[in-house]
Amino acid sequence: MFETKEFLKLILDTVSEHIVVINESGDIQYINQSWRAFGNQNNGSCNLDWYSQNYLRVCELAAKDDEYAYTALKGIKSVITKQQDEFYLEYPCNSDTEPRWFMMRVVPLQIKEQRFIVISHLNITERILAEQQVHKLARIDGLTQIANRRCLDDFLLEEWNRCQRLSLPLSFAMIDLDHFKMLNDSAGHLVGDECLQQVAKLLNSFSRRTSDLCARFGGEEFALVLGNIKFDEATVLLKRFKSELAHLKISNNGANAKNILTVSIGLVTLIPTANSSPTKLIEKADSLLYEVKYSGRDGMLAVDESCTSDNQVH
Ligand SMILES: Nc1nc2c(ncn2[C@@H]2O[C@H](COP(=O)(O)OP(=O)(O)OP(=O)(O)O)[C@@H](O)[C@H]2O)c(=O)[nH]1
Repeated sequence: MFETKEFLKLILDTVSEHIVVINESGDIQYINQSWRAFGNQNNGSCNLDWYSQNYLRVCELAAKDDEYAYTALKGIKSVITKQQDEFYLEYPCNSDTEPRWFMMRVVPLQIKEQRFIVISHLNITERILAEQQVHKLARIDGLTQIANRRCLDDFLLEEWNRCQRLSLPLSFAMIDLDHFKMLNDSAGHLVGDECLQQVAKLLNSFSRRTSDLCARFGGEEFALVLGNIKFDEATVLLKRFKSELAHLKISNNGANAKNILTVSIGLVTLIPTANSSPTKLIEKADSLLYEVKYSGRDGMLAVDESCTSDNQVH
């Protein structure tokens, strides 16, 4: 019994991979139960006569407007022509209601004189969703839920390259809370945490376009990247942030006459060139920020390096 065709067929019907076996011309020779069930689900109730189908032709049709289908087709052909021993592809295949991913594996099967190709598709959605979640968590600051330093570095580099290519201005602001230690010491770290969340939420509302990013640089320091924005506009935007923060009246006893939380800002606008770098841009904004700190805090020093004449705003 164990050697019967029927027995082996029943086993193949228990596996969750959708399996199809084709000959070297692409004619379907065998499908398992998972393949049939998936096909029925995705093609409505039509009882496709799979055994009259040519799998390569099905792929060719799909490849006309789907780059994954095109890659799959090339992969299958490369195994048929023995250019590759095996072929793997991970590809999205969303249903009407949810995102889905599959892994396709193509391997040859030699039975006596005849050569077949076994193609299996395995649903890997759970793994991909978990990977995406890990990727997202690795780029988000846990406390404030805005971008973290790693995400900022990647984004700034991308935006730097884009602006350099298109000769567009790029603005970078470094924002540091004033006397934050005082707030922590007097109100406690939990209140300090809430305050960081409030500032992050407000600053994040100023990052509206895909070329903008608000990030936690570290500790009580934040950064704002504004791609393709002129110096004057960036200055107005950060002044508005400062004034909206003042309206929140976050208490910081002893920090200043009004006993409210303030920030110091260093802002630089430039058109990226090969002579500079994102790191130098951050350093420049940081040094401006520290000038503000030394001259009394609660201010902004902004420098326009996008035009030849040096333009400073306090
Ligand atoms: N509650 C809280 N505090 C933090 C966090 N990260 C950094 N801090 C605090 O931020 C404070 C930073 O202190 P300092 O570097 O002396 O800066 P400052 O008191 O803001 O003074 P200036 O920057 O000179 O105005 C320290 O008390 C840190 O403990 C955080 O995630 N939560």
